[in-house]
Amino acid sequence: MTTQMRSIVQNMPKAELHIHIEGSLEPELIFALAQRNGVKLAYQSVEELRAAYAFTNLQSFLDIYYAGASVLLKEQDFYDMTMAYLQRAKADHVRHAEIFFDPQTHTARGVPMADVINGIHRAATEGPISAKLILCFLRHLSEEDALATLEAALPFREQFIGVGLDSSEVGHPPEKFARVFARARDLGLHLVAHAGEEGPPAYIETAVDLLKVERVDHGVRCLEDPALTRRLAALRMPLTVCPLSNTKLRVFDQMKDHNLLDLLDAGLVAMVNSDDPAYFGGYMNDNFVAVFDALPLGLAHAHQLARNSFEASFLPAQEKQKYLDEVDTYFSAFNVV
Ligand SMILES: Nc1ncnc2[nH]cnc12
Ligand SMILES: [Zn+2]
Repeated sequence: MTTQMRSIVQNMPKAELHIHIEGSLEPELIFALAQRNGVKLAYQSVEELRAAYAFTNLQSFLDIYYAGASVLLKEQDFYDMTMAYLQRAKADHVRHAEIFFDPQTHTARGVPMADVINGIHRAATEGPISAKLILCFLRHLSEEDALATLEAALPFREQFIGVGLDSSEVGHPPEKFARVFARARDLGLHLVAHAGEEGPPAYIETAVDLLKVERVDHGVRCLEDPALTRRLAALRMPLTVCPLSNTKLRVFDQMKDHNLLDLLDAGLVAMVNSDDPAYFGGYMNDNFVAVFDALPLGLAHAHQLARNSFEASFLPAQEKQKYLDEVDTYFSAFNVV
């Protein structure tokens, strides 16, 4: 990528729609919170912890990600983690973020739901960019646990805009969560789910048809099913793609093998996100630089990716249009609208 393209993608206005807030917890903050809360870690130093970030698949990452999250105990811990992410995202010209959080990871350790949601939400309200919250259910746990989690979160209904589905994908298909998604839908919540990251295209189909999701998180394996790909394009179903995550978790061996360009060429509403930036080697702009360096992506693709990120957001129509106009104005300086 030329230095000019690099600067264009770094400085362009963008939205982040796939960020697990617990995945933004940097090793330095993990150690600081462990000390503040008297939590004993299995690693002696920041360097030793970072050295353990050598993943072979999704599960090998999740094991260490849940261990890292064990230092989060107090409302202030959730606030500090979220504020650090929002400040970092602002530096990458992220205008708006829709942030996943995993309450079951914390309530199972005895942390009150109120502290989890209030801490993250307080930072989202006070932070330097626009931010909304999406409560995710852990799919390796039961649907009953997810239903109980949703009920426990209802006193805080106004503090999150949607629900999602994450954690170990294979063996935990979307249909396992049909009832809790129906309940969330009745409550007027937005619906998203991880599907087609490691799981097959059939999981994308059931996420759309049975869970009635409005976005698919990852979804990169859809290209294995051409009929499904055509359908997702016709539906303008967004795919929240995470390039560095996909290479770190071996969904693709190398960035040059990533299918982001093929997804865009198929007419899909794909965009770039960071997933778990503290674990996968970078935030938004690191993802843009990595994928633009490896694939023949140009100015028109950058423009499309920025537009897609706002189009796929759950912002109210007027705000969405304001950001889309900002993107178009930004790119008009380079003669591509
Ligand atoms: N990439 C990912 N896939 C599934 N669950 C996750 N939780 C955090 N990151 C995840
Ligand atoms: Zn994810």
